[in-house]
Amino acid sequence: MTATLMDGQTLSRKLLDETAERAAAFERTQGRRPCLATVLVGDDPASHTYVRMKVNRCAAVGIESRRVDLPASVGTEELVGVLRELSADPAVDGILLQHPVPAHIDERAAFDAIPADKDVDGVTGASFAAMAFGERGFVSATPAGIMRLLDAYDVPLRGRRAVVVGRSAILGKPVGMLLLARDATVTYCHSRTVDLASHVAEADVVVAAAGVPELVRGEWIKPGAVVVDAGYNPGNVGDVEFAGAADRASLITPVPGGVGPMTIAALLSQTVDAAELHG
Ligand SMILES: Nc1nc2c(c(=O)[nH]1)N[C@@H](CN(C=O)c1ccc(C(=O)N[C@@H](CCC(=O)O)C(=O)O)cc1)CN2
Repeated sequence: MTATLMDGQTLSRKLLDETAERAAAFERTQGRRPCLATVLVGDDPASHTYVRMKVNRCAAVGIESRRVDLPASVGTEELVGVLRELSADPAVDGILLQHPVPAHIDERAAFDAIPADKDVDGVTGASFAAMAFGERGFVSATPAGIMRLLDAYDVPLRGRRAVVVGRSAILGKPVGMLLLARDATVTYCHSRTVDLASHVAEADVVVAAAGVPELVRGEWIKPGAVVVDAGYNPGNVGDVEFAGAADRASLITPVPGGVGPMTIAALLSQTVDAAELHG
């Protein structure tokens, strides 16, 4: 392996430490803790794990969490009602709706029931638009974590070719917009892309966010490229074939220990941002 690992575990600890200090300062001045409400629908074991991780990290940094678990049978209207109640509650600073929700629910309608000032996970259309226009707002948590990682490792972006593999609303699309805002030349690839290998081979920065285990083959990576693996597939397998890619890349994120921990750290940091706004 020739690549240097981009250590999201260590970097996330630093961000969590900073967040803990800010949460403590907030509590001293406001007499309450910042509060994150988590909303989880259904029984997906991975989603339960991620929400548990978020709730545990909240406790570790001094953020109160309010956990709402709903059965898979809940409908869009009922879910939107729960989100509206949390939105109206002045004790709640941030709201997280764990993705994915069961297929019968209109996930976009549910996300968009979260008001911009509580959208600490950056999933609403309003937050996306603010990000696209370079306005203030909360950024989708995984893309925010990825940008922090790239900056911590001084990855140059201006004029560089970035290939984003994946186009989901909370990951692929926003991370491409953030790279564009930093003057990278961005190409989005997806399931209908013809000859994915040739696109990846051109990239100075590859962000793999397709949700397909080891979709991006090591031999496609341009020597010296930076590889960010945002895949979170069962068994902690990323979207990049790690061993092959690490032999060609200059920098690469591991799975686990790369993007995942940064996602949660970014979410909690934005929760304290929201609390500071609310006072
Ligand atoms: N509303 C959201 N839903 C989802 C998001 C999101 O950002 N907002 N992202 C993913 C899942 N996710 C957080 O929700 C997430 C996935 C993985 C990790 C993580 O830290 N993984 C560890 C390994 C964990 C383990 O050992 O089991 C790692 O990569 O080191 C954090 C968050 C989908 N849904």
